[in-house]
Amino acid sequence: MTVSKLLRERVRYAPYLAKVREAHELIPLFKNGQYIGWSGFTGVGAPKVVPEALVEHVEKNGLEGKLRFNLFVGASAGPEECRWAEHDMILRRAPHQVGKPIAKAINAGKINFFDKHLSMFPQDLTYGYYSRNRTDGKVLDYTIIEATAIKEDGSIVPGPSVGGSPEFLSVSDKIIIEVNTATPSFEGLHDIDMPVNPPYRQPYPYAKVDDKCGVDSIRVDPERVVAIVESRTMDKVPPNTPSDQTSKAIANHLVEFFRNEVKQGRLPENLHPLQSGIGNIANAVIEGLTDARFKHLTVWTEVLQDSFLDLFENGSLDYATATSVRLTEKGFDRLFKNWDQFKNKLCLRSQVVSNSPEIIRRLGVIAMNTPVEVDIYAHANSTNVNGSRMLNGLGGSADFLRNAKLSIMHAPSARPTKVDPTGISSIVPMASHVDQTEHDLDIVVTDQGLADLRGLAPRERAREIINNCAHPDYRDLLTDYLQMSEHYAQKHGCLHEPHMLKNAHKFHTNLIEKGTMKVDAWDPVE
Ligand SMILES: CC(=O)SCCNC(=O)CCNC(=O)[C@H](O)C(C)(C)COP(=O)(O)OP(=O)(O)OC[C@H]1O[C@@H](n2cnc3c(N)ncnc32)[C@H](O)[C@@H]1OP(=O)(O)O
Repeated sequence: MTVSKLLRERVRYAPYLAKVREAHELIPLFKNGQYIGWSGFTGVGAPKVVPEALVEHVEKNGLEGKLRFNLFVGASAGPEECRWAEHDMILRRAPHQVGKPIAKAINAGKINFFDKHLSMFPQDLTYGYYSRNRTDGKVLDYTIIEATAIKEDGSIVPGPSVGGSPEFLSVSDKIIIEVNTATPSFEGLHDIDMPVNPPYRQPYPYAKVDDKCGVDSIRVDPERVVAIVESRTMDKVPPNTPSDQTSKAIANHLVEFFRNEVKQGRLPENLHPLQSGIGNIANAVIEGLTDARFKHLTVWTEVLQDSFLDLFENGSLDYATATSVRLTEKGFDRLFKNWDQFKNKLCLRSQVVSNSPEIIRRLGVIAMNTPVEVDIYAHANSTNVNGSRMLNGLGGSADFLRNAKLSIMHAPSARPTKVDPTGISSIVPMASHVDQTEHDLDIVVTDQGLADLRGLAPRERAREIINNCAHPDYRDLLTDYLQMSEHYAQKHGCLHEPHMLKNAHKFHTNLIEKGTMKVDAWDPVE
């Protein structure tokens, strides 16, 4: 088949040019029940053409529910995995996804989704944990990876994310490379540590955010590459919702807190490397830091969003490293227009390194993530609404929050429901699901204020959280719950972390029944 000029320029390993195929030619390779790895992390860098060709094949031949795959992606893949979910093409999925169709299929019981720390997921896959029921000894049948260039030795230069690709490729029977010629080449932006399993694994030697000792492309055995496909589809990340009064208030509380930590000598003037989660609040907090004009900030995180570009441009940020640059179209435009400026200040690593507990602890990272809810004793739920409806997954939140020097969770104090503008309180008596424990979190912050939990006993923590973070509509209710629990626990000799189990989830049951967490009264306890 003819190979386009653009593709020829990007593929510098000549033997691959004989393997160039159209996506539809690859359809016969795919069989029901196979184990497939995709590149991609937080909606960027995932393969697009082959997954879409498979969707068209399923649509045309009425194969919904008959051609299903065990699909593994470093984190969310974006619209491509939603299309697979809509066509009932996913049997099993891990470890983090984003999008209404895929969440809907998980919650309808159609997809067996399991959630795992992002730092651990790729290595556990290479250990064969997730393919232990296979009888042919394989881990992955195929990895489909998006590249922005192929080097002379056949190694793969990824695009805006590295994620779990190095590990997936190391255990993949066959490899399909989608070379994206619409996206500029990201060559030079990556520092990749190739996987080595115990007992031969060595420490990752990074002591500063800009240290590098990996390779700039992913080595593969060219014999296992069965096809090269040209992709001309760019990543499409939806625009961020602009920051509002709530997210601005959260950012202001945090900036004030950081300034005081500097004053007290617990943080240096340029803080410590920052990690920031995904979503609008995380984006707004970084915007808040831009306005605060700290100097010589650094970032050690998993995802960079648009707001980090402002931080670079106003001179606050010296260097940022992550496993993914999840930028909107405008953000990518800014990145490519100022490529020479950014390329020396930016580095993409694999997710086992960006999320490595060892490095996060060594660097003293400041971790900031958004929960679904936090309870009065500082257990937080990041994943399951009302204890059972999966949202996106744990992601890297616990990798960072367990190991950071400062572990911060930020949330609006209340969220609206159809019947009540403050129907959901982010502060609840007992979290309906726990991802981050009381032993992990240092700071909880909402638009109402900031609770500093360091060194506090559970009952002290509860008062700090209720008084500083709860929405005024819920403060009395939560205080009442705490006091009644203490009264009950005193009688029963269990005053360390008092609860009334009978009422512990009444906020949640009330929400399900009446659309608001505002309970009329607590049930009496003896
Ligand atoms: C890839 C990475 O890992 S990045 C590193 C950090 N990763 C993480 O922290 C992963 C886990 N966290 C997340 O997925 C997000 O931060 C979230 C979902 C917890 C919060 O993000 P937000 O942008 O604030 O979420 P948002 O307000 O849109 O809420 C999402 C949904 O949950 C619902 N929801 C959120 N909190 C609650 C609650 N306490 N009770 C009931 N419903 C709730 C919302 O109503 C919304 O429902 P919908 O999907 O039907 O519209």
